[in-house]
Amino acid sequence: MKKHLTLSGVSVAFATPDGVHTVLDGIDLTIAAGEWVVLIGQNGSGKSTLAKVLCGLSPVSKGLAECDDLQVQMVFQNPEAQIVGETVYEDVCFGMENRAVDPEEMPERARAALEKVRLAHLTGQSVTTLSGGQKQLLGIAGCLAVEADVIVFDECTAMLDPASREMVLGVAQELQQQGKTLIWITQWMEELAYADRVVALAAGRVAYDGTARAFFYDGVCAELGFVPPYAVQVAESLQGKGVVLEGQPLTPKELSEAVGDVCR
Ligand SMILES: Nc1ncnc2c1ncn2[C@@H]1O[C@H](COP(=O)(O)OP(=O)(O)OP(=O)(O)O)[C@@H](O)[C@H]1O
Repeated sequence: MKKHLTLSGVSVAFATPDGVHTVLDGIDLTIAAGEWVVLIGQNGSGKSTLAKVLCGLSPVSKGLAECDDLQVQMVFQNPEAQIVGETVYEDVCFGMENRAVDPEEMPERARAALEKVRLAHLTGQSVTTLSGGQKQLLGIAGCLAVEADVIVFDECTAMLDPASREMVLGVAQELQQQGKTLIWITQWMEELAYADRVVALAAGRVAYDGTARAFFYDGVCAELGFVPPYAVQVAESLQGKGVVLEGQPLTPKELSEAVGDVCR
């Protein structure tokens, strides 16, 4: 039977000098193993808090968070913050050491994890020599080495240049194809196109839960105060001028195909 991450009526509240601050307010959310869920929301809407709840890193004030024995790990926004080893190999072993993995198993697990994120050729290298994108890939390798089923990416492309973003997104796509569950927090609307499902948080609640296409083309995006990606803006502008495009394009490639079909 398929496993799930399930949040039932989850609330998280913090005591502050100004009183109780409710960050998550009765969240009901079920994520099936193998899904790629993008989590969006304005700054302070509770995305990281929700991610920490899913990873078991934040207690809940009310409700229940269940993970069906799924092992959930997180990759953080700042690649520097999550690197502890001096070499790529040492770093990827750190999580395994913390979980008391049999030392005899470690070299093979580290090799397999580094291979999956295309860093195997850098195994002995100092972590200081890695690019930002490679550091994020190393964070992902650490999750794989401890056999994470679910990887939460907390704005892990925010500090990366476009080429590194593409690299990390490419690896994430491969991981989903290999059966991993991805929870992808982002402010980049272009990245919604990769997901099976978009969950938007507003004022501590789920304000939208559905596909990226419906999010952009059914008016939800504007309602929640987000700016759609360029391809969607062009498609909507063309449609405003009476040019009807097939398929509600999300990416430049889909847009060019839809425009090509109209011109043919
Ligand atoms: N330990 C804490 N104590 C008090 N308030 C907290 C704590 N952790 C988070 N908060 C508050 O909860 C709110 C949501 O924070 P969170 O980091 O989950 O939001 P976010 O949507 O991830 O924001 P961003 O996009 O800026 O990263 C913020 O107002 C934050 O100040």
